[in-house]
Amino acid sequence: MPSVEGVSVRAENLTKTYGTGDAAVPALRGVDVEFAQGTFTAITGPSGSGKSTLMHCLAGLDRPDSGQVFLGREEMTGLDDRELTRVRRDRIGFVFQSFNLVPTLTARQNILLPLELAGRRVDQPRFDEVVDELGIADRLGHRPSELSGGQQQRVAIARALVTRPAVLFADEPTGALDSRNARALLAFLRECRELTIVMVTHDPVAASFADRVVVLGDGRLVA
Ligand SMILES: Nc1ncnc2c1ncn2[C@@H]1O[C@H](COP(=O)(O)OP(=O)(O)OP(=O)(O)O)[C@@H](O)[C@H]1O
Repeated sequence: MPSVEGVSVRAENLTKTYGTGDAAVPALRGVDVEFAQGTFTAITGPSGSGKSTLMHCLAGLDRPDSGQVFLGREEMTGLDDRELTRVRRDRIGFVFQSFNLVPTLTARQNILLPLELAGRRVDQPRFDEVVDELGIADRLGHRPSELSGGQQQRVAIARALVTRPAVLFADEPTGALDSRNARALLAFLRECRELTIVMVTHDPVAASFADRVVVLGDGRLVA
């Protein structure tokens, strides 16, 4: 399947079932979806509709039972575990509801951790740019417990962006934030014009910040 110009992530006929026999739960029942480069998409739908499963399959955190996922020209579903780890590390950023910061490290150390683990050099201008834009330049010496929820999530976003990923996947990134911090974060994501962002949310207000809303129902795209 050739890649399509301007498309960052594309999925063809994804299926995924958890469990077997009587206990089988079909989470994805044939999903086709694509995300154009530089767009901000929200994936919404009721609880259990398959949002997290879809995001995990798109991001290479989980494998579909059938179907294909492309990141640019690369078919993720054709990669072995080692290659998939490399693609995730080099080209994909993740943000989760629960921040997932290391409590014993400072904000600066948390942001630089993925580069350190990958043995990559720190791009200092990029680091400065990201922490400036996120307004956390004066919080870099603090540990997560000394930061507000909004600041912790901005550190998590800085960590995801410092590697210049092709795509940012965000799973309920505002779920643990109050409405003011949530809006500030969503406004920031909306301004990241060069980045492809795929955000799972059940919050219609969060979804309204995206360029496009994809609605899942019972493992299928319904809108
Ligand atoms: N590890 C698992 N084992 C068994 N069933 C699972 C597993 N993960 C998800 N499921 C089931 O697959 C279906 C889709 O789950 P998924 O988490 O993708 O939905 P979701 O739309 O993200 O839900 P929520 O909004 O509640 O997080 C659900 O019926 C869920 O119970």
